[in-house]
Amino acid sequence: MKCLFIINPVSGTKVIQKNLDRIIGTLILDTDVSTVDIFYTQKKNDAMNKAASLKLGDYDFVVSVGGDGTVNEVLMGLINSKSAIPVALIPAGTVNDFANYLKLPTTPDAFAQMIKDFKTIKADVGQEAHSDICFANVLSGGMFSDIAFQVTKELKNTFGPLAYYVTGIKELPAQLAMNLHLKVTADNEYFEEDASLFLITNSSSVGGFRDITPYADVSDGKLDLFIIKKCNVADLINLLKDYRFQIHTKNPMIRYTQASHIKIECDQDIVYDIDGEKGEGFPIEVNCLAGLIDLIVPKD
Ligand SMILES: Nc1ncnc2c1ncn2[C@@H]1O[C@H](COP(=O)(O)OP(=O)(O)OP(=O)(O)O)[C@@H](O)[C@H]1O
Repeated sequence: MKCLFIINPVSGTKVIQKNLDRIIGTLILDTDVSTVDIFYTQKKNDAMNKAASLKLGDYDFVVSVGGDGTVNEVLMGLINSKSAIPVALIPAGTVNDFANYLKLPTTPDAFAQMIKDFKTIKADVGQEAHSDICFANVLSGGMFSDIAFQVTKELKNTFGPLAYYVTGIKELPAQLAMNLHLKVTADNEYFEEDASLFLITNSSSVGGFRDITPYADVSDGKLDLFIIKKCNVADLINLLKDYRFQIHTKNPMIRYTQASHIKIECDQDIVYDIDGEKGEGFPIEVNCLAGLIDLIVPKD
């Protein structure tokens, strides 16, 4: 087998990148892989353009090495390439929500085993219709959603995921003041809600919060809409307590639904986050592009 590693050399704390020799060595020794080509990204969109240039038969599979931003670029590139080449992910970012959701291997041996088993699933991708920007994991708006844009690379490389929480807590009063009047159409359902935060997720892991949208499934042809209604500090603390016991979806501050098409209208002018990219302007209209990616996942 022949594979291509697309590597973001500066993602996360760079620990994984330093161990790539072992990962590739184990792959060559323990599996049918005989050729490993390597492409290092140098800037934004390199991973996407490289993946987009591939044709059916160029490789048996592609490996994305990086954080959620790199995963997003590789998946988008592969979709544009129409090459149908399967993709495996090696989580090397700060948070790695998508990889955590998929419970991907973290050791060279386990990664090689996953390639030997070569189990693939047809994974969905979300796409914002006005900008055409896709997301593997999440589109989020409101409270805490612009924190990612305030956290510097240096802070992330030094503190890892903590960088997000430290910045988030510092900003808490301003974040809690946020009140978005949302007009939502989710497939055939329409409702209005005053909200502090909304998430449209493909996987169940967002911002390091595992199972925040516990019913999300990357291959169900649906996206999960999770809204935290306009809340105060006490509401937020209660919600976090409920989250610890995984009963947060029953909290009255939450509105949760699943749909393949979600439209959100809002009069406020806010920046929202699409897998780490900045999105701007309402309405947001998101479609679930069902089963577009062949994703290599662990057998069990
Ligand atoms: N060689 C490079 N130097 C600087 N930036 C790069 C390079 N290659 C890619 N990038 C940028 O890094 C972004 C993706 O970073 P990625 O999400 O993979 O890592 P991270 O930010 O460390 O992780 P996380 O998203 O989990 O915080 C890309 O979208 C691109 O803009």
